[in-house]
Amino acid sequence: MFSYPYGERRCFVRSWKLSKMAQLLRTPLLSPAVIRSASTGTMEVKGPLSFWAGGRVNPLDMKKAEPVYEPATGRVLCDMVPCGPEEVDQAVKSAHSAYLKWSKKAGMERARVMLEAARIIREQRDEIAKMEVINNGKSITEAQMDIDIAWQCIEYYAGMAGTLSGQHIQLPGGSFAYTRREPLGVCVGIGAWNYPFQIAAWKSAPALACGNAMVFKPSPMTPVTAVMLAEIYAQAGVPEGLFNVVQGGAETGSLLCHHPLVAKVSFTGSVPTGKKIMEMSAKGVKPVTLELGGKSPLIIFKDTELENAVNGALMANFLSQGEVCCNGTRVFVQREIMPQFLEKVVKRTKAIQIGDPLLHETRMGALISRPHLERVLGFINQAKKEGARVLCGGEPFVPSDPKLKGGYFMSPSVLDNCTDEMTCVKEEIFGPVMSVLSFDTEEEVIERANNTTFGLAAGVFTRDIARAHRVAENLQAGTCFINNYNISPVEVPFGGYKMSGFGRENGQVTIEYYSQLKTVVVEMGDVESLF
Ligand SMILES: NC(=O)C1=CN([C@@H]2O[C@H](COP(=O)(O)OP(=O)(O)OC[C@H]3O[C@@H](n4cnc5c(N)ncnc54)[C@H](O)[C@@H]3O)[C@@H](O)[C@H]2O)C=CC1
Repeated sequence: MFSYPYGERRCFVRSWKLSKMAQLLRTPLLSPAVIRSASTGTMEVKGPLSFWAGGRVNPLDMKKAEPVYEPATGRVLCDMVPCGPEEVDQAVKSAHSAYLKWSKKAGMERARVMLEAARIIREQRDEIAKMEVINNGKSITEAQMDIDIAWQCIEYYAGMAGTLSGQHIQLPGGSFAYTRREPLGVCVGIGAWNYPFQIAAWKSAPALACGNAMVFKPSPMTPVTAVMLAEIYAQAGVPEGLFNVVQGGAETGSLLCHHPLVAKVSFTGSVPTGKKIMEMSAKGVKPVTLELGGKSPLIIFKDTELENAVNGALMANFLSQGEVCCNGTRVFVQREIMPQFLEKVVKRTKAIQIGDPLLHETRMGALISRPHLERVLGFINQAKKEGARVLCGGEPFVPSDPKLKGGYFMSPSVLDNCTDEMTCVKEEIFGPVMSVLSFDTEEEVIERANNTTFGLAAGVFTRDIARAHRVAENLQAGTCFINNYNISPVEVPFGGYKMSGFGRENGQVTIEYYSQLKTVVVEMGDVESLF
């Protein structure tokens, strides 16, 4: 019997108007030509930003629309319309029906589709990066790196999809057992605003490789690029509904966590929200992955190659305007080299070019929002009150280009004279603020470095190989960098200790967080009964 694929059959029964509309919602949100011709301050994004059942969808209540700003200019970029209970239910159900098809495919079949998605991202890398810049404010050079890491992640897990396998266990009398690595079902991804596209890729790639479907909710401040990823997965040939995007804030996120068809929640964001996600998921006994905040230490010993340590400290503090969870914002410098270190690091920090994030020479763009900028500047004021010395930056920055006057820029700052008790040393600032502290001995610095509730990352610079590994062993952090900082290849697991969360993203181990093990026990003889 001949049957039409589901999508086509639906079009047959629709009126012309509806099918025309469906076609419209299946055309990309933004054409590459439109993106290529855009510059800072000119882009307007119109049309639905949510996506399920294979197309873009407008939520029911358009009156709830919230403005989304372009950080570099402060102008409105688009409207974000939050999804309510009905839309969340539709998105989850569409994910569930796609999961039933996708999970039955062989790993190699899934791999082929994922490789195609990775290829399309690679091809459209510059356009996606440009949209990321316009929505997030980071520099184009960094955004391009983010998109490269996103397609690499999908490529990496595509490679793993065909390798997923179980174990065979021999039992007495010819009986045996085997294990099957099976998907969980519908996984939810909830993202922060600092790496919008990359977070969506880091969560969806291992989920899809294992045979799951995903409903992803980006931050309401950066709603634009996740839907581009949804369009790319659709173009690559995933079943309709396999990767969906629902827009919204806390309310929408909470609806997702509580939905009975959701099997797992993977969250990137702040510690207070992470606790709520865990509480909500606990009610349905759903496993969670939590990628939360940090206040990571970077330890620089006096025997270090100073130029590398300075480069490491800059990379540890100023990527993405300092809005990076694993940043090494407590920079411990051994007392003997403090003057040389400060001189070099301040000189380099003052030279960072701030401005239009779409220009290739720009090294620092705009912070995510006006309230966040004010919060970061508030930390600097508080630091001054508590006795820290501002060696450079820490001021609002107004670029000379008139179109950037309303942007959320600030000059990157180095704080000296810091002590462990200061607010700037204890709390996550999530802005371009480096706090420098001096230390004398290895034992002392390890104790001080670990004296925090966070444990996301840590770094050590030294030429002494034994010391480097000893310090790494004793630091309480999910990732320890030796003689570098903030490099995150997709082959390497990433995640936190202590209140920085649990579970891992990237690397082989993440397969375990998106799958479950079934044991099948096979009797080859007669059943012996005790009764
Ligand atoms: N460890 C990591 O990988 C990263 C951690 N972060 C952390 O995220 C924070 C900044 O990001 P924000 O977006 O401001 O964090 P946030 O915790 O306010 O929000 C993160 C996401 O959770 C959603 N959300 C908020 N309340 C919710 C609720 N009650 N139920 C369900 N979802 C909810 C938001 O809409 C957003 O999508 C920083 O403090 C940083 O520490 C950010 C990036 C990476």
